[in-house]
Amino acid sequence: MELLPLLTWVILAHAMAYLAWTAAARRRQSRCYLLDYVCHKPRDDRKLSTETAGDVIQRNVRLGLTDYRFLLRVIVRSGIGEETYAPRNILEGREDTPTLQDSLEEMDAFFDEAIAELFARTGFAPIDVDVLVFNVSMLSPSPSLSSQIVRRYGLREDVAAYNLTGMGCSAGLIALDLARNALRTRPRALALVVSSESIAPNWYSGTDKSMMLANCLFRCGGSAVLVTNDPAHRGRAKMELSCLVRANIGASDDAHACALQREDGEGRVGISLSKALPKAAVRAFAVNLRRLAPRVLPVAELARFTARHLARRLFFQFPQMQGSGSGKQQNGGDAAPKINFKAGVDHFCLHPGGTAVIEAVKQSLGLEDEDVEPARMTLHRWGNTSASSLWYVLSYMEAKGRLKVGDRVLMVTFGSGFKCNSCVWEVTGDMADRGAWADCIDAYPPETLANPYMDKFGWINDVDGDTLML
Ligand SMILES: CC(C)(COP(=O)(O)OP(=O)(O)OC[C@H]1O[C@@H](n2cnc3c(N)ncnc32)[C@H](O)[C@@H]1OP(=O)(O)O)[C@@H](O)C(=O)NCCC(=O)NCCSC(=O)CC(=O)O
Repeated sequence: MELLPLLTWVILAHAMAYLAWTAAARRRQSRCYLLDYVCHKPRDDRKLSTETAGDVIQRNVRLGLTDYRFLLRVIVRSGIGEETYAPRNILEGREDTPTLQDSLEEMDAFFDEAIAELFARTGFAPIDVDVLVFNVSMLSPSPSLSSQIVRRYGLREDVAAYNLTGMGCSAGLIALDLARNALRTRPRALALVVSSESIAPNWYSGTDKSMMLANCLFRCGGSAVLVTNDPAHRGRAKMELSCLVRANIGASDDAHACALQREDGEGRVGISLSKALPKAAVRAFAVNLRRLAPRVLPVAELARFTARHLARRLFFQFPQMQGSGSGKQQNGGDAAPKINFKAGVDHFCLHPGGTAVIEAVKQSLGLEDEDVEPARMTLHRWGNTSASSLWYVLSYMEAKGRLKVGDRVLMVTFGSGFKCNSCVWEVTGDMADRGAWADCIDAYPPETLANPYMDKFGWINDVDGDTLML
């Protein structure tokens, strides 16, 4: 062969090999394996019992009988049990006068216990961490809390540290998304993703109902998660991330306003949760699912759904085709066809934002009680711990021994904005840790989720008049 064509072939072959190698390396780097996670279990002396919660309410001199009745109704229906955790300043009667130190101590207790446990369990050392993403919505000190973690654990000088605030309960998956993207630019790297919420400085002591609601739902908690793109660790990973989808419908005024930090009429700051929140959650969920479904569902289910959807539109356009009323019933009446997510997902790890939020998602996905049991039990045991909640839900499934190799887990989170973020994991390894649920998982689900508030304070509803002297 002549030299020139030979050289051309060699160069072409070399270029092709290089391109194939780069593409394979890029694919490897875009993998995201969950090595392990820890959900924070605060000390027992931080449990917020019914009596203590009653004391907190009674010492608020602004509240009247109608406020007590409202709080009683909401806490009874909230789905929250007696074992959730509060920060020390509230337990010590200082919810109205929190100090910066109170806020930092709440975070420190979480950092000291959960992150240390994660390193101990996985065998990784703080100096192995290449990327740190920390998120907490309602606290933003300087230096940032991610810097506090760098200092507390002595992370490397070249660690890429990020600090997300103000992003609400769905920020747990935003933090994961950020970590995954940061890993893509680093071969064989390790990311620590830490999520929590700051309760200590955010107790609302006014009388606006939509702001009082937050006191009933939000409780202390936090999660620390280790992920990597290093294929060498695939064998020891618990799960591999299949896809992650984000949706933000904040351009709509009512969606933007449904979870909002604001001042009430008397200038007291709190988080206002509007009655429209569950509906906004369903809307954001629908937007999210439109992009998620094609990535996780089999073609047959997508084809079935599309056919039924088109048929329904056709029937609406040409009502004479519907025939008699019985024919309409045979076609499922006027109900919109539901996509069957169970065709591509085995477990539903839903944000336990509140009973109404869980119920709204259950209805819109056509799920069974069993599917939402992990979210309901998490709400009962831990309350709404904001961005870390979904890891408690996952931990419930794991502690119950429900997660088997090959299973697909859908995580769905909602948060102020209004945002719905979701992702799908595939279980790749052994998942048998009881984690934060270790001492109580056998008691779940309990026979009843009723909490003792009605037994203890139900007499309030029998009091005549509008005032009550305590
Ligand atoms: C609060 C509930 C437990 C109450 O349950 P019920 O079954 O009793 O429902 P209900 O609708 O009859 O409400 C009981 C009473 O509370 C009032 N009520 C209900 N929701 C209210 C709200 N948002 N603001 C003001 N009042 C409200 C009702 O008018 C009624 O009062 P009356 O009897 O006087 O008419 C439930 O509605 C719920 O779970 N809501 C969703 C909570 C939520 O928003 N979670 C998201 C947290 S934010 C989050 O997780 C993400 C983030 O922040 O980023």
